[in-house]
Amino acid sequence: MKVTNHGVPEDLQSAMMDACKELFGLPPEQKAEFMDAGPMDPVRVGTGFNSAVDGARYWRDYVKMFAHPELHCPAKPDGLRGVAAEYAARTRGLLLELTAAISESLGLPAGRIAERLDLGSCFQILVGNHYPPCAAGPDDDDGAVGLPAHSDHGLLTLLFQNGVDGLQVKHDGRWLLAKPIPGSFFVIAGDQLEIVSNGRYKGVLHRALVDRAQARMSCVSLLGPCLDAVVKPVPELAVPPLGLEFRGVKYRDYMEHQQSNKLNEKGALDLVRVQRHILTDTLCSS
Ligand SMILES: O=C(O)CCC(=O)C(=O)O
Ligand SMILES: [Fe+2]
Repeated sequence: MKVTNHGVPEDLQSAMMDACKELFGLPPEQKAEFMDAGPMDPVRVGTGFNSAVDGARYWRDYVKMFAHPELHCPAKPDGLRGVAAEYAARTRGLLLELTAAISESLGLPAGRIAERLDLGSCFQILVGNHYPPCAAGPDDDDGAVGLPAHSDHGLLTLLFQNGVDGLQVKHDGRWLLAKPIPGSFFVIAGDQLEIVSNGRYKGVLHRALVDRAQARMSCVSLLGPCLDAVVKPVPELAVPPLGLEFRGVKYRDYMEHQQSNKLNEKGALDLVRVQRHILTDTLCSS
């Protein structure tokens, strides 16, 4: 899904992307302190996804900054902190509004998901992605991939891109291009939304391809529950004969698990999915 007329100024979107671009262009020594960071460190600069587990397989530079409840940000480039603070605040407001609308779309009061996930003390991350051009493009057998198929670990993600194609979304078994539209955001449902909605919303499988000739960039603002919240389906969405599709999980543990392992499509959700067929098989064979 995409949102337009969302109230986040286009200038602010561009300023955020420009600040990330400047950061990627800094000499390595100015980013070194963030380059050994682990998945739960508040600022992380790196290449690929998680080079500790997947080497340098993916053609991507990234910066990840925890932005709420407290903004963590590299000191350089100079303008980054101010832009990131405003961008985080504006996109967080929009993400919370979207969450209320999603809650209503499920037949729940607007504030139900926020209340269930303690979004009064929500967690937010900003991510800047840069995919340099790569001559071995997506049509080659061993062509470079920017980021492989995955769903996001949070509740909802807002994403915008520079004008270069590359984001794809899996729909009905096919990869569809999510064309960059100036000023708009793509809204991507994440794994916590799948859990809290008891599977009514699905964490969207997406990936990023690289371009042969042009650098691609994207900026992500991800909203999650409070890190200490235990995320479980809203009971109203699991009334009999529906069962619970997921068991509860602390968001911090889920995020750490997803971020510390190889990206494996939606594999992380299996950690918390109720495996009904196993129960049935066991009952039938006993
Ligand atoms: O660059 C893109 O379009 C996708 C980025 C993404 O999926 C992510 O950062 O989680
Ligand atoms: Fe993603």
